Amino acid sequence: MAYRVLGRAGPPQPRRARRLLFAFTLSLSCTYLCYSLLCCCDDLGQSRLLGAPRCLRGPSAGGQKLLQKSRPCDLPGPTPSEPSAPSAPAAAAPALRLSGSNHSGSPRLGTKRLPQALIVGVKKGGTRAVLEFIRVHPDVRALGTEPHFFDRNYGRGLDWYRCFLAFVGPREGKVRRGPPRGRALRLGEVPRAQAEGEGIP
Ligand SMILES: Nc1ncnc2c1ncn2[C@@H]1O[C@H](COP(=O)(O)OS(=O)(=O)O)[C@@H](OP(=O)(O)O)[C@H]1O
Repeated sequence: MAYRVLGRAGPPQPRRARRLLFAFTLSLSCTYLCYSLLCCCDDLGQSRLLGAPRCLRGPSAGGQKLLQKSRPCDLPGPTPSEPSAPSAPAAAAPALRLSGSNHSGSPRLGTKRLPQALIVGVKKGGTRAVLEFIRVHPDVRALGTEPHFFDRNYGRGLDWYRCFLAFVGPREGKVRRGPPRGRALRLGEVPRAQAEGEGIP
């Protein structure tokens, strides 16, 4: 009797465990399938159909270190191993004047425009909070990560930078959060350039 009771209690446990394992594997597979389909659709919608280079998105590309090492687009230009940018203030004005002449993507779905606003602030100055407040607005498109374009990746050019930016419609602006352009601000070069109509955002 005792054997029968034990015998009946024993075998169902592995079976139940197998069922649970099977259900878990199945749900994991379904989740992965949905995720893959969604990502695929997103890529098709934003890059391939538009003929734009495929971009690595900041956080999903493995964080900022990877972001700085990787080339976000398949574009001609310096590779990550090449020496880094010339100093931003010296080269900023001529490069930024190109902003209107090099749009990629389809006007129907929006274009990748350079930022219309930059949030500048010292480290721990609360720039993330400012960004989060501003991006609540439905017409604002903002990067979630910092591309460090002006201080570390300037030599990679505007196309590299633009690749990280979202497609925006004609009415939408977008805000990028990044480190302060400390040297430029200390020397007063940015206000002077703006006053002289250099077009620095
Ligand atoms: N409104 C307001 N008042 C006071 N303090 C504030 C405010 N908003 C953000 N914070 C604090 O700012 C810190 C984050 O700053 P940043 O977003 O510039 O961070 S970072 O430098 O890019 O890492 C971060 O500080 P720590 O928590 O000490 O890291 C935030 O708590």
